[in-house]
Amino acid sequence: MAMYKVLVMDGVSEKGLEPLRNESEIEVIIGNKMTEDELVAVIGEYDAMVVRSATKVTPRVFDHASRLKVVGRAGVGVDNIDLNAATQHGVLVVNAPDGNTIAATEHTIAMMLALARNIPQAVAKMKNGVWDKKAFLGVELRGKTLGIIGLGRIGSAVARRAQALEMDIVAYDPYITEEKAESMGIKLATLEELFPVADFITVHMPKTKETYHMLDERAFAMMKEGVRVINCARGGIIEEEALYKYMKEGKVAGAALDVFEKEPNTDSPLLELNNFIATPHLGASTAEAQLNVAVDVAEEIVEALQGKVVRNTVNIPSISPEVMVKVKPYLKLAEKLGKFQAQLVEGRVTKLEITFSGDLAGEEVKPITTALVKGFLDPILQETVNFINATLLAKNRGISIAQTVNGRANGYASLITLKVISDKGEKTVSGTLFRDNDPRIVMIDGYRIDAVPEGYMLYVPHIDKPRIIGPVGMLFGEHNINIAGMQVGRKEVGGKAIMMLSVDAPVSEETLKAIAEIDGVQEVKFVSL
Ligand SMILES: NC(=O)c1ccc[n+]([C@@H]2O[C@H](COP(=O)([O-])OP(=O)(O)OC[C@H]3O[C@@H](n4cnc5c(N)ncnc54)[C@H](O)[C@@H]3O)[C@@H](O)[C@H]2O)c1
Ligand SMILES: O=C(O)[C@H](O)COP(=O)(O)O
Repeated sequence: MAMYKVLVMDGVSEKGLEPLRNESEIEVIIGNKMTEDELVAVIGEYDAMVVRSATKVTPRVFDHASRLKVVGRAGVGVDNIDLNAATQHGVLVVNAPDGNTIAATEHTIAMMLALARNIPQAVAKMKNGVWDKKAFLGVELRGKTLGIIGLGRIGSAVARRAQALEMDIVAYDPYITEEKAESMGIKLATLEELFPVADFITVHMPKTKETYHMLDERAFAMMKEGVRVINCARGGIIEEEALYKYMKEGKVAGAALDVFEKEPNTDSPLLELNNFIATPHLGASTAEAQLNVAVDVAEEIVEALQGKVVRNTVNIPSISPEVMVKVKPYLKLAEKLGKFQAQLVEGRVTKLEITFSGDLAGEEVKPITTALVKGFLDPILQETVNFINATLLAKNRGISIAQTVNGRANGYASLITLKVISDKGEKTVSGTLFRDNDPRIVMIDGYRIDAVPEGYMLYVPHIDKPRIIGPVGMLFGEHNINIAGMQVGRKEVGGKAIMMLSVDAPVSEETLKAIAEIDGVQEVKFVSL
């Protein structure tokens, strides 16, 4: 009797599924193309799922995936999988980042050669019965400068091949070191240096907030006359409207896209242009690559379901399902605590001190720390913060992270405490789970409270005296904001106290200022969780 059901979508190589089929406790079900509603209707039956880029694994899908433990991406890009929702539901996401590198690299080189020699256009004419030798004067690659943006697995493999074609390489990648680039014989440049000198530009980064429309109007304006551009990475890195404009006016001599912002895509205006060539997201479509990625991801799913340490985890540091079951309920609490503190603290933050107490003291708490750091950085940074880059981003910003465990939990079954230290002081907030999965903030700077970390909240430290709570309530009434909950904590009568309010709508600067002016109120902070 199979214990686990695995849904395989998007035409993943059948031969590559052998590692799954070899396990008697695993049943493999091949799914046909489904709408989100259709997937939502069936996903509750499955323990694991394998996808390529076509199936969108949305927050709604995760909401209905009560048994799902792991999603495997047979390929690299995971932008079709909502990683936040996966993590919040404690679902591991794994990918197969190495298996299709060569396929995507060779496709890029093929696109560059096809662009240089007009091969697709010449083939199309011949098939239409025209022998047109004059129309297709090409250019050579030797001696030309190739601008590579993103020097990871594919970018660096493209560089090696372009060097063999005697091209000069100029590359931009803010996340690799000069030494690494030098070891490939490449000098790193800024985008402002790369755009004006490159004869060909190829992009090889993931699609992120930073890379979205990186090649926009401004970028094209900086490029060399007659530049040719290639995107075999992700649709959206090149702004298609800007590309169209610069191709139409002749500055861009040719473009090759394997990927589009909207896919599938057969009605892009770019397709009307003679010097534009395209393939329907074929970068990874070789027999070898498809077998490689399917085998990798199938093996990873077996590892995940059998509770082993898994390779290539995308959203959570490699962690066994047994540990996951224990830490999963705390991930949401930790993220909220981090987010809450980021909005309370003042000054330049230098350190996050995280203490795990009670039942958590004996557990593998690293994923919880990561969730907390991610939550803390989310409101502060423009860029995408995820479980992979959170700790690194903190380090890059000079924020050190200390993690300690402590058996005593102040009467709670378990407690997570985050002390944030900045150049203006420190603030300590603790949270716990009620009834195992109900997050609460239970302590702020030593004041006991009981607040649900959700929606819009106000933190109001004040002097414990009459005529504070009433005027605050009146003010909200006057501004037509409903108070959903209120908590007050104090240490001694007449001393300092804190008030936590939950409100149903965002609070304007004007209202916050009016609260701050109430006699006895020391500070007001609005927090959105
Ligand atoms: N067309 C296809 O079928 C196909 C096939 C495989 C991979 N891909 C895509 O190709 C891309 C690259 O894949 P990979 O395996 O080389 O990934 P990788 O993670 O090895 O490399 C990505 C590189 O991009 C760099 N980068 C990140 N943000 C950047 C930024 N803002 N500016 C410049 N560089 C930045 C990273 O530092 C890294 O070196 C991904 O988007 C992947 O999804 C497409
Ligand atoms: O990110 C990837 O691995 C490639 O874009 C391949 O996508 P595909 O598996 O849908 O062809």
